[in-house]
Amino acid sequence: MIVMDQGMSSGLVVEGVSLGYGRTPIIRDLTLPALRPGTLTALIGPNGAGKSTLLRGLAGLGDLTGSVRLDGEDLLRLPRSERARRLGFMPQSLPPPISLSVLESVVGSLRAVPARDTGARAGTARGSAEASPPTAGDPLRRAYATLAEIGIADLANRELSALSGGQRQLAGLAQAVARRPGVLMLDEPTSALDLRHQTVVMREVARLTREHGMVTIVVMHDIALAARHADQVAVLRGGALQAFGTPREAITARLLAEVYDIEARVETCSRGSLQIIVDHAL
Ligand SMILES: Nc1ncnc2c1ncn2[C@@H]1O[C@H](COP(=O)(O)OP(=O)(O)OP(=O)(O)O)[C@@H](O)[C@H]1O
Repeated sequence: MIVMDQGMSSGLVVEGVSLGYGRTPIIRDLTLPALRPGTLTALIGPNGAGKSTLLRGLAGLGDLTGSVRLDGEDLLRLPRSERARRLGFMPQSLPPPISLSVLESVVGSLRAVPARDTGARAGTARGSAEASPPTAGDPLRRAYATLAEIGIADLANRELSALSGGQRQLAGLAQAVARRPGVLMLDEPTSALDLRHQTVVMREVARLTREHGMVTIVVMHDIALAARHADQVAVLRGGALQAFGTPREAITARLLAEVYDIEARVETCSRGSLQIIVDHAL
C-alpha cells in the first residue's frame, strides 16, 4: 500500500525524462506538471515532435531515463508485469487482423492483465446491441460493457480480420480501456474514425477517465477535438514541452505560429467551443 506523505503527489509525475533511438536523442530532459487522476491530457504537436516516442517510453517501450511516478510509486523500478498492471497503452498501429472476434480480443486483454478495481460501478451497456449480451464471467461482462460504451457492441462477434481500419481501431481502444488502468495512454485513437465515432470515442474516454480516476494521455492532431474533451493540453515540439495548460490557456494563435508554422485564428464558436481556423502556412 502506498501511504501519501507531503513529498508524494497523487497522479502521474514525469520529471527529467530523456529518450531516443540509438544515439539520437528525441526527448530531452522533459518534465510535465503533475497529471491528476480523473483528468485527460491531450498531447499535441507537429509531425516528428516526439509524441509517440514519449508515450511509448512511458509505456515501458524504449530506454527512458528520468523519473516517472504514479501515486508516489516509481514506475521505472517496477518489474515489467507490475508496470503493465498500472498502464494501458494503445499504439498508433492498428491491432493485427487476427482470427479472433472483437469480444474475444477484449476478453483476452483482460485475462492477460486483469482489470483494476476502481471502486466505480462497472460500465453499463448502452447503444445498439445486435450480439446477445453475455450472461456469465466478469471479464466477459466487462468486455461486452466496454464495447457497448464505445458504441461497437454490434461488432462483438465479428472477426478482427474482417473489420475496416476504423472498426479495428475501435476494437484496439476497447482492449486498452476495458482494464481501467491507472494510466491510460492512447496514440491517435481517432485517426481512422469518422466524425461521429471521433466524438463518441473522445466523450467516452473522457467520461471513463473521470469515472475511474484514470490519468489519461491522448496523442492527437485535431486541436479543436482536443480542446473540446481534454482537461489540459501538453504541446510538444522538437522533443521539448512548448506549452501546458487548459485548452484556452495553451492554444493561442501565437503558439500555433511558433509550433506549427501556420497563421491561424483561435475563435470561440456560438456554442462556446474553441475553433481553429487555419489561414495559411508560414
Ligand atoms: N524506430 C525509430 N528509429 C529511429 N528514429 C525514430 C524511430 N521512430 C521515430 N523516430 C524519429 O523520432 C522522431 C520523433 O518521432 P515520433 O514518432 O515520436 O513523432 P510524433 O510526434 O509522434 O510524430 P507524428 O505526429 O508524425 O506521429 C522523428 O524524428 C522520427 O523520425
